[in-house]
This record gives sequence, C-alpha cells and structure tokens, in this order.
Amino acid sequence: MATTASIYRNGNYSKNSLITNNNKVERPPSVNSNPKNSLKSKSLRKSAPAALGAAKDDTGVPGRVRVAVRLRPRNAEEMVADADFADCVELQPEVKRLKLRKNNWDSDTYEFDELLTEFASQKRVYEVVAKPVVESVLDGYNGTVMAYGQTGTGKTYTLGRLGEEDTAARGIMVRAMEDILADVSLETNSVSISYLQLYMETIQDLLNPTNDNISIVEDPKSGDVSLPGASLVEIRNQQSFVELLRLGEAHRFAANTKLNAESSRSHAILMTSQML
Ligand SMILES: Nc1ncnc2c1ncn2[C@@H]1O[C@H](COP(=O)(O)OP(=O)(O)OP(=O)(O)O)[C@@H](O)[C@H]1O
Repeated sequence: MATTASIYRNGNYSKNSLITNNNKVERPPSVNSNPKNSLKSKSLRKSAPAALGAAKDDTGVPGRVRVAVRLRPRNAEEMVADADFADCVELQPEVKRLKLRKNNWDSDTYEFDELLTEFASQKRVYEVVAKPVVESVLDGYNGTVMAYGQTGTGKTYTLGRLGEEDTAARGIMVRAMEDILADVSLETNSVSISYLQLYMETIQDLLNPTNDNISIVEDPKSGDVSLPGASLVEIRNQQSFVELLRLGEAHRFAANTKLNAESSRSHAILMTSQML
C-alpha cells in the first residue's frame, strides 16, 4: 500500500512543482516550516466522530495536505503464496475509509481523502491525486506530490512509469508534464526540471552524477529552501522530458530488497519550474 500526499501553496515569480518518491521511511517525514516547496507529513486521521467532522470542515481549505491511499494488486509471489490482503486490509471506498485488521477481534480504521483500489488505473490516480496540484501550479501556486510507503508498494509505479510500451501505464511525472506543456507556450515561457536523489544523507544530481553532494540552502529570512547546486535543464518538448527521466533513472541507486527485486533504495525528487 502506498500513500500519496498533495500540497498546494502560493508562489512568487516562478511556479514550482515537486514530485517525490519517498522510500522506506518508517514514520511520516517531518514538517518543513517553509510552506513553499515543502515536503509535508501525511495527515492520517484515525476515524472517530470528532475527526470525521474535522475532516469535512477541512475540505477546500487552501494548502491543506490531501492524502490518498492506493492498494496495488497482488504480485506473482503473493499469488503463488495465495496471499489474501483481505485478511489484514479492508477498503471502504464509499466512506473513504480503510480498516487495518490486527487480528480477529481488533482493528483500526483510518480515513483518507481518496481511496484507490487495486483496480484504479494510472489515469484515475493521476486525475484524483496530481491533476489538481498541476492545475494549481499552472495558476501560479507551488505544489508537491509525494508518494510514501514501504518497499514494493508501488511508489515508483505510481509516479515514475514512463509508459513507453503501454501509454495507459504512464505515471504521475509523465502525465503532469504533458498537462504543463499543453498549458504553456514554450515560446514565451520556459519550463525546467531538476532531478535528484536523496541517498545516505546526501543529495545527488541524477542529471549530472558527478554533482553528488548538493547542499540544501535555507534563506534565513524567508525560510525558502533551495538547492543552488542542482542542474536545471530546460524542457523543449515532452520527448526531451522523457529522455531526461530515463537518463536520471539510469543514474538512480537501485538494489533489490526482500520485497522488491527492483527496489529504488533512494528518495527521488523531480522539481519542475515554470518561468514567466
Ligand atoms: N498498481 C499497480 N499495478 C500493477 N503492478 C504494480 C502496481 N503497483 C506496483 N506494481 C508492481 O509492484 C512492484 C513494486 O512496485 P514499485 O517498484 O513501484 O514499488 P516501490 O514502492 O517503488 O518500491 P521501492 O521502495 O523498493 O523502490 C513492481 O513490479 C510494480 O510493477
């Protein structure tokens, strides 16, 4: 099970979106004090009458973190083992709740903004989770889409699939850039990306691997966080974007885990900026 969080915030001269693949973190990441370009913790709400009331009141509050959960289908190994997710997870899409069964007599229920079952298409996931953030970025706000979950739960699948053989499999990054490029004129605007990985406490440039210790700079006055050492590459068209993603992916640190033969092992961060 992977969760995705979407955040929208006001921006200044440029419009930025941040798409991250947050790997193997046991606890939600800490909340950044800077609202712009920030990675924020997901707001899992345990279902209780008061919490449900608060969630309804929250709807439409600008800048609120929205959290969706996606259940992936069983993989080949799980099929062979005849694993049954229903033993521990029950999705209740009509009320957007997920029940985690601890044992036969004890369970916890959580409420999400969106629940995506194993039958949810990549298109549906994009439209529910990321499209609103992309639209908000095109309106001049900063936005972040973050995937979070245990190894093998489908973060890379959800965000990073290029969908070259099967266009229906295109993930959030490819679909987001398609929508950005459909909206802007590259004759008058410029769209650029940085693509990075966070591994073993250092940030490496996936578009220029020799640049392997990028520092994080925080403006003491505004609290804005930036990575001045990261390559910023201008996008000419969708094809050039996909080529950069492929280049970056080739530089990503990967190794197998017990649960995923092609585990990414690092946090990937794609940043796009649109300059007016
Ligand atoms: N919704 C889905 N539909 C079909 N297959 C999926 C889905 N989600 C994930 N998978 C498959 O499950 C496997 C693990 O997915 P993925 O590599 O995206 O996990 P991950 O969370 O990025 O793992 P890691 O953190 O180890 O990098 C892959 O083979 C992927 O193709």
